[in-house]
Amino acid sequence: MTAELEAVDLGKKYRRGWALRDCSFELPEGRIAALVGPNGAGKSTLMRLAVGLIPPTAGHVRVRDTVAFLGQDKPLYKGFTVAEMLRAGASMNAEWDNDYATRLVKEAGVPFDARIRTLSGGQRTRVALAVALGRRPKLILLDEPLSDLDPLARKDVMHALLAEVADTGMTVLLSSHVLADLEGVCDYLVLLAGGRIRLIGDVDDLLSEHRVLIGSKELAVPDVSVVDSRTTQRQTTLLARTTTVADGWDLHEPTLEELTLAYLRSAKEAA
Ligand SMILES: Nc1ncnc2c1ncn2[C@@H]1O[C@H](COP(=O)(O)OP(=O)(O)OP(=O)(O)O)[C@@H](O)[C@H]1O
Repeated sequence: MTAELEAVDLGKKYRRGWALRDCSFELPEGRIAALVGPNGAGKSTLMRLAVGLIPPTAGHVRVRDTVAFLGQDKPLYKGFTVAEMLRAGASMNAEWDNDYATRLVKEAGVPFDARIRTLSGGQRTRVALAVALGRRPKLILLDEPLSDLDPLARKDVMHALLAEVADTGMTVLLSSHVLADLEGVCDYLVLLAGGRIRLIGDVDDLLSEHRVLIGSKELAVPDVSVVDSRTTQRQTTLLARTTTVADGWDLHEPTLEELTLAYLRSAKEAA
């Protein structure tokens, strides 16, 4: 496996304490990885460390090739037109594929003579994405880029991104609080909570290694590795790292959302 991004014992300490701690992982090339975690988990810190915007307090992080970063506050000049923004992208980046960036804007249906400040949130995201991708990065880190978009615009941007990944083999690390955005899109999962990695791996492998077990609340909890347990008046729902059938329990493979929520809940309870 070739790693596009590698973190070794990576840590970042701010005045209030550690934002990220003992973080070691590799992001395999060509993956679309979801970076999930509650507010303050350390997601932005991890991305900012990876692109060198902030220095680590401990360990190191290395990206193998060219990397682009797109955060919530899109790096666009509001007084520029879209065409001027693309020219600015060209002048700021030695490696710039103008035909490609222009095509991405055209596909988004954004007029080249429109000023950035007059664009909708979705159009701005598409222009920011075109500027970020115009550098032809091998890795792109997207820190909640869809957070100000309506559901349709989110789908549009996600599809545009997926098409680029399919065409170019680019690696993506995408953080989002909207788990539905990630389902069916991401094939790798990095789950952070309290500044530490709680779960990481290939999504299909992780899903197939876990089961949701639903049974009467009178049933004894089976002897499996339970990640999260919830009981209502009538029934108990467990998410466990197991594939074993347990007597009296209905079981199914979790969705990415069920898996993620269970790990987030268990990290919250352990905190
Ligand atoms: N510049 C800073 N100075 C001091 N503390 C910071 C700074 N940036 C982040 N932190 C703290 O580090 C921790 C991790 O923050 P970070 O922004 O990385 O989390 P996040 O997972 O991206 O959160 P969110 O989902 O809310 O965007 C938080 O406790 C935050 O308050």
